[in-house]
Amino acid sequence: MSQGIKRIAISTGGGDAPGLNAVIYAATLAAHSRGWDVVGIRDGYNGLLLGDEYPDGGLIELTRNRVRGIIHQGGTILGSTNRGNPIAYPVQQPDGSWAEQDRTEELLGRFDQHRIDALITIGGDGSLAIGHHLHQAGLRLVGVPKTIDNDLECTAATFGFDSAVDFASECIDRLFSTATSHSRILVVEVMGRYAGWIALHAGMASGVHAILIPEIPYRLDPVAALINERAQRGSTYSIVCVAEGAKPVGGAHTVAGKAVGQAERLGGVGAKVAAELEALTGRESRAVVLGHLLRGGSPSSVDRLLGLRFGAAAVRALDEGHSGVMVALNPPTVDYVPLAAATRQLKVVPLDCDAIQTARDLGIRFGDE
Ligand SMILES: Nc1ncnc2c1ncn2[C@@H]1O[C@H](COP(=O)(O)OP(=O)(O)OP(=O)(O)O)[C@@H](O)[C@H]1O
Ligand SMILES: O=P(O)(O)OC[C@H]1O[C@](O)(CO)[C@@H](O)[C@@H]1O
Ligand SMILES: [Mg+2]
Repeated sequence: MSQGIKRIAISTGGGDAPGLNAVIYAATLAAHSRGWDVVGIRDGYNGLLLGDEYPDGGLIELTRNRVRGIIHQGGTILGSTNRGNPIAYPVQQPDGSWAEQDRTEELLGRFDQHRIDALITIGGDGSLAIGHHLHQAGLRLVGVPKTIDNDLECTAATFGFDSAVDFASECIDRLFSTATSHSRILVVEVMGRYAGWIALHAGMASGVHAILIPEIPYRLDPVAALINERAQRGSTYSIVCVAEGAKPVGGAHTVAGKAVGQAERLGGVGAKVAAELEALTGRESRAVVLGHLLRGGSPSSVDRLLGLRFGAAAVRALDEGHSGVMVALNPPTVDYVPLAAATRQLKVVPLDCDAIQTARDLGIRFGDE
């Protein structure tokens, strides 16, 4: 069964995540073993839409030599983008303003022009929603779930999350020693968009005292009360882990910026929380933003293995005639789910989950007490 496939393309979209190169490696080798050629599209779909702008061409032939030794490398050898979504492409108007334009037909034409029979699109909710749209418009395609945010439905895990949590925990461990030495409150802001997975897991793993996540709008009085109680007991430092999407009761998440054709950028809530806790407790506070450090660097072995399994499964899915599906971890196996289901809504932290209950049992505050 090769479904008439001779040549496939791979694209990586959205924010990079540790493990992307493992997917590219496995998908390339699994495709070669079926006699298929593989090309990588540079920077999302830009290599196809803006091919002339690349001195070496917008497509990269993915030979065995090209993918050798990349499993452990961070980032993506293809490049990625979270700007210029092809179905809402920003185009400047004669009056200088920006409007969004649908470039689907043009993009599909480029796939034909380059004799690409099918696409493996590796991305988060945004890239996979684009993938779903392209599939509906006629492109043969399989999605692979990637994101450090862990906010994709229908899969037990996305690669990138484990590496991000690991590194965030390591950073928070370091903050403990400086917070203790200076008797300070340290507020650490982590990525995650509208879901609190990274803050919850990294915060718990490193034993912080309060965790603020978008799923539980916060008030700071109970957090300040805990900090004061701790100080009375002789623990004159406290660590608070804040998800970038956290919001106060009755308020909104903190937006760092929004431009046409781009998702809004979150950031800044950590500094606000630190200032308010300083005012409420009279104790010196500092805010640290871990930001893109969580996306960089080498993938954990968990993410490498997940990436390899997803990459090979995506090729098997195409070989078996599937299209419009996402490969998904369904322990102990990897299976396929419709892209429509996977992109219907974000996977946020369920309030009754075991991790939240455990954190509450440990005395960690969420700001809703
Ligand atoms: N190939 C692409 N070309 C242009 N924009 C893209 C592409 N893929 C995704 N985007 C845009 O990037 C944003 C995020 O994409 P996605 O949800 O797939 O990634 P993510 O892993 O959640 O990372 P992030 O949150 O960094 O942006 C979305 O707004 C999406 O429209
Ligand atoms: O690379 P950018 O545009 O700053 O995107 C940041 C966003 O991407 C992510 O790192 C991954 O989705 C989010 O956690 C974060 O909000
Ligand atoms: Mg996303």
